[in-house]
Amino acid sequence: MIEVNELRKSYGSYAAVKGVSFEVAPGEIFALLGRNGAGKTTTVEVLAGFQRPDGGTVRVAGLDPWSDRAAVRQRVGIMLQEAGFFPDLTVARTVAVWRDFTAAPRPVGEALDLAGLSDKARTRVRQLSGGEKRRLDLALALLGRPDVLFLDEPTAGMDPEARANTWEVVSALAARGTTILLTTHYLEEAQRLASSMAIMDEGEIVAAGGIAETLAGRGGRVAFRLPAGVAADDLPLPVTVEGGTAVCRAEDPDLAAQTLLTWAAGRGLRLSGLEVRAATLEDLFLDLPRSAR
Ligand SMILES: Nc1ncnc2c1ncn2[C@@H]1O[C@H](COP(=O)(O)OP(=O)(O)OP(=O)(O)O)[C@@H](O)[C@H]1O
Repeated sequence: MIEVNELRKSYGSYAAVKGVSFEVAPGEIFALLGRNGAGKTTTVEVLAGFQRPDGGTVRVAGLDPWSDRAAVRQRVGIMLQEAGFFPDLTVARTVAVWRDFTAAPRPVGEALDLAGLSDKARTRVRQLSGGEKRRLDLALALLGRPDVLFLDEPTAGMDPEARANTWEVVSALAARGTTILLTTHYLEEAQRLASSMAIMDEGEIVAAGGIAETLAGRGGRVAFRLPAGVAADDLPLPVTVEGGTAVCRAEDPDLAAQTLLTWAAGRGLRLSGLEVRAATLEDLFLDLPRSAR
């Protein structure tokens, strides 16, 4: 549904995107990750037809977002970082105005319901919180029943409950076949929602692939408070110690935990605060060169 091949985009002499390639299959949720200024928004803006690429090819639903802009607009919903709303309009009126520019739009109530904004229908936009404004953005992005959704930091500024609701909406849309590309700084969000990802840094992809597959190959970790009088060297497995917490990285974290517990039991020691878990996207991120985080 989305194909990006050797995409390049510069602002004057500054190369913001330097030969990026990835694909997103229909109904897939794909996360574009990376620190500030990595080139994520620029990539999304090219995909949305707002920017013309300097090099490479980009296809959305088989169409060129720049030259087939009108056709692409009918198929995509876009939630960028800064939406321009009229502050004095109510939420419902804002959606109603937007409907006039949208082919075959959803009813106002349905769009508000999907975005979890029904109870704010009569509130003026200027009275919305930052997270509620993001939800209004989402309602507008969903108005045209898009096949492809571009979500640039969709849950920025949302409280945990609003964020969880948004995750549900996004997952449900994908389950019904909508293809979704999202950028986020919340690695937990990417891990919960997306099946594949690419991490960008300074305009290039530095890691990419299926999230489950990538993490499965990375083992996991066991963490616990180092018992008093025990040194890291006494333990049966190599650990790093930070602030009194020992962390053991292992291909099979369950087996490592067993080894450590057996060792501790044999000495009458407790491993308090024991935590055993598979690798997360955060671990993957922290393993990247410091410059790429
Ligand atoms: N219109 C512009 N003119 C000049 N430089 C720009 C412009 N837009 C973006 N840039 C620069 O291009 C680089 C990539 O920006 P981009 O917004 O794509 O990054 P990002 O990964 O989305 O960052 P963030 O996570 O902060 O949103 C940045 O260094 C930015 O300053």
